[in-house]
Amino acid sequence: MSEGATTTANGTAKRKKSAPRRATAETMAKKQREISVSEFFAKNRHMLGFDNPRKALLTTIKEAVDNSLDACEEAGILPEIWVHVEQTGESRYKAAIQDNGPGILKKQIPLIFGKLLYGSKFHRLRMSRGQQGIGISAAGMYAILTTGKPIKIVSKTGAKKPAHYYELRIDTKVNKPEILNGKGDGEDIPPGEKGEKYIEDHGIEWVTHHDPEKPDAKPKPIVSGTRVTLDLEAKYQRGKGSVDEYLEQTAIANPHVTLHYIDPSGNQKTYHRSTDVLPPEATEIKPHPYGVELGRLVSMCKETTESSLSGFLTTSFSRVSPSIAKQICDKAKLSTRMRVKRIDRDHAEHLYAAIQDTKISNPTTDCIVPIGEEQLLKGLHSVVPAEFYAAATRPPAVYRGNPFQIEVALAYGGNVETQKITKDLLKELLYETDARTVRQFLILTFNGLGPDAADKIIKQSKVGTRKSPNKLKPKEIDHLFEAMQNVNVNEGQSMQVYRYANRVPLQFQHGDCAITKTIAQTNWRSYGLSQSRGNLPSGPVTIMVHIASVWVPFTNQAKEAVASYDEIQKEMRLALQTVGRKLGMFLRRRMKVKQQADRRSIFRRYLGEVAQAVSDINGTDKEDIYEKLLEVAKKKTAEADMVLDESGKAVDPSLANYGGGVLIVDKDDDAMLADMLNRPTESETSAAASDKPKSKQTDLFDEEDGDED
Ligand SMILES: Nc1ncnc2c1ncn2[C@@H]1O[C@H](COP(=O)(O)OP(=O)(O)OP(=O)(O)O)[C@@H](O)[C@H]1O
Repeated sequence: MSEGATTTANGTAKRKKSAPRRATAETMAKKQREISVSEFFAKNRHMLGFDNPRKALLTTIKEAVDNSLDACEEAGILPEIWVHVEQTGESRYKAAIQDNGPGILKKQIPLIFGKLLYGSKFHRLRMSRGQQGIGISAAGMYAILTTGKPIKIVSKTGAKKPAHYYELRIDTKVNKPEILNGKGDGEDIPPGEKGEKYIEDHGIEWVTHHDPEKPDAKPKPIVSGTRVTLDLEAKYQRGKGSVDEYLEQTAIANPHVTLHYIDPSGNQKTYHRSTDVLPPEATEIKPHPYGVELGRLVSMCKETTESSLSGFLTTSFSRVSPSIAKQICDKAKLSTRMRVKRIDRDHAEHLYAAIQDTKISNPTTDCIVPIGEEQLLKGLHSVVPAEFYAAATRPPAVYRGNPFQIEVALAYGGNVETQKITKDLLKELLYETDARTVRQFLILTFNGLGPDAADKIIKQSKVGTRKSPNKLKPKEIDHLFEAMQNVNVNEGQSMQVYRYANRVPLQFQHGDCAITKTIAQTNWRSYGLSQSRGNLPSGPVTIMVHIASVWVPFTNQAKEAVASYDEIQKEMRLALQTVGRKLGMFLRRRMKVKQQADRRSIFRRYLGEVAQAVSDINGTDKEDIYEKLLEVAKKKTAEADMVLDESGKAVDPSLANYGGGVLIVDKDDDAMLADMLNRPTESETSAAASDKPKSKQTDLFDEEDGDED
């Protein structure tokens, strides 16, 4: 009950005459006003991926790199991107991203970088990384809010054209750009050498030349592109969810990009493109009638320039021919010639129901461009060292009228991340981490390392579980490093999941994402992996799932997780099952090869004795018997000789056929085969040798070596 009120006998509240009302409609009206979109997102920055300084750095770079890739692909240019992250203060960083894309027109620059919800991709149905028109301006707004420094942009649209240089800030009250340099007009930089001098004199950052592809080649000048530089409050930290991880994963899914990266310690890394072929251009489509909701249908009727209903239906939607339009109109009991402007809510409702009731073919699918099985295998192989790779690209499907396509690639085997790092890097990671305990550090830093594996490492290293990672003594770091190299964590390792949407890696909100959920719901036990119900399977497996669509249904504006539409999850499940079956086949074969090799080594061990005994009983030639018995043993254990070619097929195709989309890699040239064939140990070999009739010993060894290789 509010202050200034009393209670009557029947319990109802009665206001005291003297007490003033706390608020009236009039006083409230004085405070009611429009909220600008930038004010809203400045308060709700977490919705856009700026919830903490570490994520803010990643989101900023991600937004700029995604834009660069989109712009280059749209312009048909093979992308080359430069990313430079510099530490400028204890919690301040400068992030610069430059591309060799088409550049941006002068008058567009302030709007693109200084106004939220301004872009070229929102109103079209075409596969691209960006879709909402908020990404880079939100990064700029975050930067200005946290450091007060303007966003700097250089953009150039051609060799002979001037470049434009802007220093901007966003006026969040009105969601408008404010230009700070060139007396509010930006600066024009002339082309050629004059421009290069201007850039140098004014301290403007701009990479002027491509890196030479060959050591003695002359570097070529960059004729067009865009560079954006932002000063922001941030935290740089390697490991899961880091800038480094994002760039590496971007390189996997975009084999046509060359990416130069300088990290805050000055380390330079270049991911060179592995193909000179750009992905095919995705075409733009009109909305499919099944995907349009009633409210949208009403506004489309208002916006159209067509006069007849039939004309509106055929020009506004994909897959609606005049005859389909007639069927829809007939079912809605409306004339095909009815004027669209006369369509009211009732008409629209009938029209909407008629659309759902009419058979309309699925949208065309040339609007989506999958990565493709071959590129997926190449990409994963280049970054994840493993023994077995499988990939599957599903045919396109449709959710809410939007075409989409699912792809999955899987890598099995290889070293875990804990074994891939150097001691110096471990020291740096321990120093950088926020984790409170070593256990937490291990789980948070190394992808796929589960709590069980972390416990095993800690146990072996004898570093206490509650020890703070920043406080480890040099000796303890040595022990931890040693344990990380030696402990077999394959079993305690959980599947490492790489999620992608339109070739962009998704790094946060794993649990909320349809990709993670579908993987956990898939029964991996039937493919030879261990898995507890509803969890990700364990083992040395990396899986990559890609959804390509004209409109990816993200769960939030930060584009971190894919929403769980039934149609999408079904396609994911089918793709996961395809690679799962191939993995199952590989693991079963491997097991069989191993079993047969075990049997053969047992046979070998006793063949000499058996041959001798038979010869003693019936007087036949013991060498002859040994030869024959060996022949039989080899036949019976033929699978131990199975050799797989690099596409994963058995050299004798009757033994294994994975049906394509598979890559099998020899570990250290032939160490994997040695593993698979379970080459007899030295003691087994010498035991077998001593059992053989002496005169045949050398020949037999030669022959066996030949067999096993
Ligand atoms: N490096 C660039 N080169 C050319 N055009 C660019 C570049 N960066 C941005 N743009 C243009 O600016 C627009 C706005 O970019 P922004 O990142 O704000 O949104 P978006 O990419 O359209 O969508 P999203 O918010 O989903 O990222 C883009 O649609 C594109 O037209």
